[in-house]
Amino acid sequence: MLSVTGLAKGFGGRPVLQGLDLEVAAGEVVALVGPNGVGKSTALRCIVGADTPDEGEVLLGEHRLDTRQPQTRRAVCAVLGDLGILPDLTVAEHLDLLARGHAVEDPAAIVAGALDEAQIEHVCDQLPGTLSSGQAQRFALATAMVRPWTLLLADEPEQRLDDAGRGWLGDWLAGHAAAGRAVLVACHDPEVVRRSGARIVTLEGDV
Ligand SMILES: Nc1ncnc2c1ncn2[C@@H]1O[C@H](COP(=O)(O)OP(=O)(O)OP(=O)(O)O)[C@@H](O)[C@H]1O
Repeated sequence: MLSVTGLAKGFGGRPVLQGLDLEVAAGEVVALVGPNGVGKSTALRCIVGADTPDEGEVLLGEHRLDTRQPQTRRAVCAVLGDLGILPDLTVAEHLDLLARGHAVEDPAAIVAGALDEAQIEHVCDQLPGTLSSGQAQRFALATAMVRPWTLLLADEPEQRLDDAGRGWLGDWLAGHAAAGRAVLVACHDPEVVRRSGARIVTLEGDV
């Protein structure tokens, strides 16, 4: 489903990614692991087009992954920790907006299900800026529950989750893979990696 070839990216003349090759098939979770600063987030950002690679090719199926295309935006869900939050919309209103933007059937039911699954029902009328850090992370994950996708990219989705939350996260990722979707996740938590059944890709380089 996702095919990355020769991805290279540097900052200020300092190379970070130097020819990364990566495949993520439908039905699998791939975990990008490696030390702080090795380039996991940079790889995800370049793949999804949030950053421009210096070299390399990113294919979604047979075509270049291009988030200017509506069908690509529908297929690819990125949870990269840079949620574009509208400060005066509540958690529930954000999710509702997202569901409607993706023209899902019965958005109210989808949003209710996501609030329940992410366990943020009790804070659904709060503004995002008032959430605890773990609740904010659950809210970020809930954005992936109210819209269709076939490829999920998530940058350290385990961050700030409690033990139970990290266990749930691993199972949730595994469930999507079992349903035939593809997941690429940068992750520092071995337990999440294990529970998600991820294939591990280790990034190595100068950090
Ligand atoms: N916009 C930028 N300008 C300059 N350097 C950058 C920029 N973005 C990332 N870097 C550098 O690129 C390197 C890779 O960063 P990146 O965030 O991809 O690492 P990471 O593997 O995700 O790390 P972590 O595990 O800490 O999240 C780091 O040395 C970082 O400082």
